[in-house]
Amino acid sequence: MNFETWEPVYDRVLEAFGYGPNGDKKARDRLADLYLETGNSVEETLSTLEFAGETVAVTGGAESLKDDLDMVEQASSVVAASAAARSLREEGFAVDCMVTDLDGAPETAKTLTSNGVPVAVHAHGDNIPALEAHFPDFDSTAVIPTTQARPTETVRNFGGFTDGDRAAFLADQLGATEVVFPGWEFDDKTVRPEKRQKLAWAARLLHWLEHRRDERFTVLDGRRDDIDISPFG
Ligand SMILES: Nc1ncnc2c1ncn2[C@@H]1O[C@H](COP(=O)(O)OP(=O)(O)OP(=O)(O)O)[C@@H](O)[C@H]1O
Ligand SMILES: Nc1nc2c(c(=O)[nH]1)N=C(CO)CN2
Repeated sequence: MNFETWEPVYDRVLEAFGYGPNGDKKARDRLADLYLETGNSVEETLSTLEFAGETVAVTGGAESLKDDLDMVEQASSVVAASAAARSLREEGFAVDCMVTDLDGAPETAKTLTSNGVPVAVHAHGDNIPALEAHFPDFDSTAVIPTTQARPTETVRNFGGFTDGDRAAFLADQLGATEVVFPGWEFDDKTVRPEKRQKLAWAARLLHWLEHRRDERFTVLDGRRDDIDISPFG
């Protein structure tokens, strides 16, 4: 996704959550500095991931993941959002890519990078300390730095906001033919209000993505009538 397409949607996310844009830019630049010191090529890391012709399971962090493992088993590749990467590995499943803002399971991100599995590490206005604490532990040859603000040469923006929907935008960018969603529960009563609001945005962004792809994500069945993506173009 090019930034010009993402930017008007991003502006609405910033407004909805009361985030200022400067925090995200500062985090992006901090991640860029950390990454540049390594001399790695993000293009090279991205070139190891290719989902053309594949069904990609984008796994979410809901408890229901353990009931959806058949979906994971049947998928050609797995892009795991944050803690879902740890849960899947505990269940004996391999993960092809992890997408995280390092809020959960940083030790899994470290293990995956050391095994050469790409981890899309996201910078945003509220995670600079987490970036500084964990990035040095990673094998940076497997790191894909991401931002929700304007991208730079090294810090990419594939679209999306929460770890899970960003994982879906990444799968889309890398050519996935079909995307399925094990471990997603938008109406999860166990989550706090801010997370509920984030999940509502994740649903909105996924509806926008399916519309752009001319696909229908089953995980959104029964909720499309309540989601307005008309302002997104
Ligand atoms: N019921 C759910 N609870 C948590 N995450 C869910 C749920 N349903 C779907 N997801 C997706 O799974 C992703 C990973 O879940 P996890 O609990 O690890 O979240 P997180 O690290 O708090 O994510 P984020 O930082 O994006 O809010 C979320 O970003 C979200 O997109
Ligand atoms: N500025 C900012 N950006 C985010 C945040 C957040 O808490 N602050 N959380 C996210 C996913 O949880 C994604 N992006």
